[in-house]
Amino acid sequence: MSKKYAIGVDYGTQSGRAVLVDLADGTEVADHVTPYPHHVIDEILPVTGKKLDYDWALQHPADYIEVLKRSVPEVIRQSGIDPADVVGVGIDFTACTMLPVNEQGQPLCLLPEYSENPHSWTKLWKHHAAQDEANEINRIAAERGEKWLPRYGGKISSEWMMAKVWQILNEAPEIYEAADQFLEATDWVISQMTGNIVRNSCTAGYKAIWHKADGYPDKEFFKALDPRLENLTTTKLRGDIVPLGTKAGELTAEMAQLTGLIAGTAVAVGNVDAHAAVPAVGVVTPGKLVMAMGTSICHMLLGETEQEVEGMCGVVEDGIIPGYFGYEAGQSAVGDIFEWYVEEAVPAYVKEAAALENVNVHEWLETRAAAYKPGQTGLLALDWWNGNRSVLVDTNLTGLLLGCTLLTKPEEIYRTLLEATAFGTRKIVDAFHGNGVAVDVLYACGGLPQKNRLLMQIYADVTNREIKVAASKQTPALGAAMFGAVAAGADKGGYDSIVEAAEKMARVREDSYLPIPENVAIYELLFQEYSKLHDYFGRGENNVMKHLKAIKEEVTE
Ligand SMILES: Nc1ncnc2c1ncn2[C@@H]1O[C@H](COP(=O)(O)OP(=O)(O)O)[C@@H](O)[C@H]1O
Ligand SMILES: O=C(CO)[C@H](O)[C@H](O)COP(=O)(O)O
Repeated sequence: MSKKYAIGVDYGTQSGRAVLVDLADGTEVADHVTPYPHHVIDEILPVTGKKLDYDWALQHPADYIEVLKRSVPEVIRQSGIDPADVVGVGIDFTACTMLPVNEQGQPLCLLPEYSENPHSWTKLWKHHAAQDEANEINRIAAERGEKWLPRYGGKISSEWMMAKVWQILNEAPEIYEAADQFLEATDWVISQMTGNIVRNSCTAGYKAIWHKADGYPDKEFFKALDPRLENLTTTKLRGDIVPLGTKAGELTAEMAQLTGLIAGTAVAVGNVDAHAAVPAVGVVTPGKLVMAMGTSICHMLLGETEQEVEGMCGVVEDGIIPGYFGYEAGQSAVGDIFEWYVEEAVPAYVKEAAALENVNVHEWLETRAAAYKPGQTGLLALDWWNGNRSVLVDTNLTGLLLGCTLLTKPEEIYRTLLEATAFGTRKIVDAFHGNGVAVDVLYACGGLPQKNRLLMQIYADVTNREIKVAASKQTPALGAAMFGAVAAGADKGGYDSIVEAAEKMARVREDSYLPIPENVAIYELLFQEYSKLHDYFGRGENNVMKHLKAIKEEVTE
């Protein structure tokens, strides 16, 4: 029998990437990236040229199809394989990235009668303009004692489906009316590939307050938000919600022509980027925390039971791997903090020295920061440059650097920022571990583990846990391909379960990061100090960060 393959397509914030994977062992045979032609639309709406409000972030749905059109034929061409040997396709997406569609499943923004209204466009996950609606959802849910609220750590986010839908209703009721359904972009792309609209349990669970046993919050809750929302879940969010790995359908003839694949190829239901990465590093059982480390960190963990954990983003049964409760938490800025420092705050002499040595500024700082022992800088920082996503869930918190003297060096500050993000992860690890969801070992994927060894050693020392690193540089796309193989099934050359696919296809690097006992001991002391600052500034004892923000807003108006 000829070799069999699957294709995973990872839809990120700036671009989409296709990866063609050998099903026997997970080898990534070819990959190709298509930057979105319309980029992130966060300043000007293309059709009107009108300025968008602050905090808006939209995407163009045609860009998603462009990725299929350019990147899928390219991986087939590069690999030289017979398209008939691709048994399945899966995708993963940022989330909640959502759009309104008509009865035919067409995005309203592609129809001339609606395209001038920004609310007809795809709202990207980082569209943060529905914060007022999120605040109201949280207030009303808390008042009513909604039992689903603790499943989301006590607060739902402005990034999620209900806040975004309500913003559309409030600001553009005509678009709300015209929408036959609101879909996650991941489900919309699958509908374009297969002709079937099928909602997946991952985005429904984490981003749309859906629960396997209880379904969505009841109508009374939605009525309490706004009487016009009473029937939202049975009308514009209607439809069966199916587990990850389910076959959504088969590639249509039209899509086969566009992609160069064979009509009838199995297509898996949609998935989320961070969640797809979990089986791709071989994690299919509890106790192993997967960190997707880049500009931010998503922390993913499996558990046997549904536990309430302060500040987690959510717990969803079957939300990551069928048969387990999938937990998600996160830090809203990690690489972005290092980027801020490198771009905005290092002295010119550092940039010049790095250029002379032909290394980038991060690498220059890392080398020098690595020469310090834990505690030797005398510095401590709070990693809230972009607010706090878990455990405190407060976007109004800001960063803090403590302990500077006239002798403080840039590399010491850089090291302190790396440490601060590690302490942020330790808070999340402790929140899970202390609430009965074991965290025994860490797995890292994403860009940062490839870029900064010091950072990874600090994370191992601060958490006092081994860190295994993904062998793949395209971890979410590999995971999406694995779910594509599961959609195909073993009789077509794929796999019958994601556990089997992970056994054969997932890989981590041979070397791992082990905690160094003497570093662990010092970091334990520093973490106690971090925790005091964390609670003092983060739990209301000293609201100076919020006062500064309020004064800033007042004088800026
Ligand atoms: N050597 C480095 N050490 C630490 N951070 C780095 C280094 N090089 C780049 N970064 C940070 O990595 C982040 C990008 O990570 P990456 O995983 O590639 O992106 P994304 O999260 O968009 O997928 C940026 O925020 C950047 O500041
Ligand atoms: O909320 C998320 C996953 O639940 C992610 O933060 C979102 O999808 C964007 O991911 P990335 O930073 O990797 O583009």
